[in-house]
Amino acid sequence: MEIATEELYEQLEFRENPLYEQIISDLLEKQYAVIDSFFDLVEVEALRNSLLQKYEEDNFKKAAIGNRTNELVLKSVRGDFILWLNEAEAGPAERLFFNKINALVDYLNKTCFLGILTKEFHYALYPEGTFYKRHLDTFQNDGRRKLSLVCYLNQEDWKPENGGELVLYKEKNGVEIPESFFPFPGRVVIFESQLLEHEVKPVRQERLSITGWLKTR
Ligand SMILES: O=C(O)CCC(=O)C(=O)O
Ligand SMILES: [Fe+2]
Repeated sequence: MEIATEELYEQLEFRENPLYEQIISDLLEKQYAVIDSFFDLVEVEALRNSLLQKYEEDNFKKAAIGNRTNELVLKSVRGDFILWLNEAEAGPAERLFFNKINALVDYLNKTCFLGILTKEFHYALYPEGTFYKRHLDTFQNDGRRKLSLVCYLNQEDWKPENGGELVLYKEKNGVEIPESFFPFPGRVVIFESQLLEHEVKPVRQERLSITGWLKTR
């Protein structure tokens, strides 16, 4: 049987991806998606080592509240240290990270008309005893943030007793339903930046991650 050339091209151009489809349907249904093992443990280790090396080299800065016009460091709100990633200067670990993220973004743009044009990501390190109080990621008057994305880079033996869970405050029919997720390595949580308030509970052991935003411009 002959396949029309046009049809063949379409098949080559676009391949349905079950993992991405699951993410999309979860986002539509629940405003968030949790993917365990989005990154495998080898990838997590490479990213963790890169994070720790840059942290030891003193490249991180105390995270601030608000955007550039409204900079204010408030220890009572968040206690993490961050380092923004520059895709153009990515090392091998970060290259691998961006390749995976870009594949997802391409798929979202092809299938969901989300119009993601830019992205921003930073490493984050929460020292023992720190947290990030309940907030909305667009409170920093950044309405361009569409999707928030957090990737956890902790050790394989991360235990619930270590705390540091991400709590998403979902609202259903006027009732608030908090949902907690532990920062297990390789796990990625994606959620609607403009809809879901969330917080990071106090950590009892250093907590490592990459956080970022997919933006409309
Ligand atoms: O690390 C997390 O689980 C969430 C971090 C967060 O909410 C943020 O950086 O805005
Ligand atoms: Fe946040």
